[in-house]
Amino acid sequence: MSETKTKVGIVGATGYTGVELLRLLAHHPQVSVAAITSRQEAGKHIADYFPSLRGVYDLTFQAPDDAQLDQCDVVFFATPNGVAMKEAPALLAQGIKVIDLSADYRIDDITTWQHYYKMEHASEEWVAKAVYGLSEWKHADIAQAQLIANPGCYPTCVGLPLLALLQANALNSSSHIIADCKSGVSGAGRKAEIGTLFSEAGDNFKAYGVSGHRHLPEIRQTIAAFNPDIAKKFTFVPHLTPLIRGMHATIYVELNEGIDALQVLQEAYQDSLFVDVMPNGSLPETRSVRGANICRITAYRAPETENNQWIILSVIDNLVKGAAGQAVQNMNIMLGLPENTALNCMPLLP
Ligand SMILES: NC(=O)C1=CN([C@@H]2O[C@H](COP(=O)(O)OP(=O)(O)OC[C@H]3O[C@@H](n4cnc5c(N)ncnc54)[C@H](OP(=O)(O)O)[C@@H]3O)[C@@H](O)[C@H]2O)C=CC1
Ligand SMILES: CC(=O)N[C@@H](CCC(=O)OP(=O)(O)O)C(=O)O
Repeated sequence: MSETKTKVGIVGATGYTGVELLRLLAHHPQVSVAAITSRQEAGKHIADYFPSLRGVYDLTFQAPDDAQLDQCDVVFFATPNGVAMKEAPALLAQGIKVIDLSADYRIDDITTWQHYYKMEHASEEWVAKAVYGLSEWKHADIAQAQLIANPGCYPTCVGLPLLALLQANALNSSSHIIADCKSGVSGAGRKAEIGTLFSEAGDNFKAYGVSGHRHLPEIRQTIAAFNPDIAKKFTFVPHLTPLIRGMHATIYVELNEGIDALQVLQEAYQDSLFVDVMPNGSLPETRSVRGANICRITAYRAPETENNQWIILSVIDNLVKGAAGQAVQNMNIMLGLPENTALNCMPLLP
């Protein structure tokens, strides 16, 4: 039966999101991983690099130019920003489906993208054709897409609850949205950086990107699709926490009188496979989603406030629903497969 399987390539398979794709796709009955790339580990067998995958795959890392990615049906780019915009167009021209986990195709406005990413864009023509793959909100577009711009982790964690409120027209027009977010260090990737060393990030807590994080324009763009005025009144501050995986967003919003945020969220996601709206009084915690393609959300009416002020809590695993899991979910939608294929793994506790 293997000849009928979809052949998948992963560019950047030694990174954190790359190995997470490998972990998830190992359980995918309709997919065969055919090519994995790494420039630094080219020639090394996967089992020698990732003992966690011993006996699961018989594959060797190849340099991207040698990997025959053009023989694949779907190629994931799990590479730093700036790689897919140069390498994906040649594959797209051959009809291959591409899912880019980086930010290269996420921002419609090229000037804004170039400002935040500090490089020239190399394939602007594909930005217009890419579908922003926030799976729960773009299902029909994703199903028709050839190129998916997989959302960033913060934009997923913040966007899922906010879009439900925006769709319901729940936000007060004078509301200023504040998203106070925390990420584990794997969000920064596997590359060596002093800030993510154990002795720097462990037993420490700090904000970063306060003067303008790359995900600010991405979240603004998501909000603006529903309400351009509210998009201008949005503040986002990320923080680095000494977690390996996990992301937590605390979002402050003012809603129109009489609107119950929890009810809006429950209605929006009542049929969702991967967004769990928890009951009144719950506290979503990062370990309740660790390793799983789930976003857990709840909402509290802010105590002792005169206006209809709400506090929304949202958690994801940055590597799963925030990256590789959502990418596999998008691939399933593109291929017309059940959306949860290979994505039913439970969170890991403790
Ligand atoms: N980590 C996270 O939580 C999230 C990450 N993302 C995005 O996903 C992408 C991957 O992130 P992550 O896995 O954390 O990154 P890592 O730094 O962990 O891995 C990057 C991978 O890309 C390869 N690579 C680096 N440069 C190039 C290049 N020029 N050409 C081809 N391959 C290259 C690396 O291998 P080698 O150098 O050997 O080629 C490595 O396998 C990034 O764009 C990131 O912003 C999105 C959401 C969440
Ligand atoms: C902790 C940490 O450093 N997190 C990363 C998360 C960004 C990410 O991975 O998203 P992109 O795909 O948009 O690059 C950061 O803030 O840059």
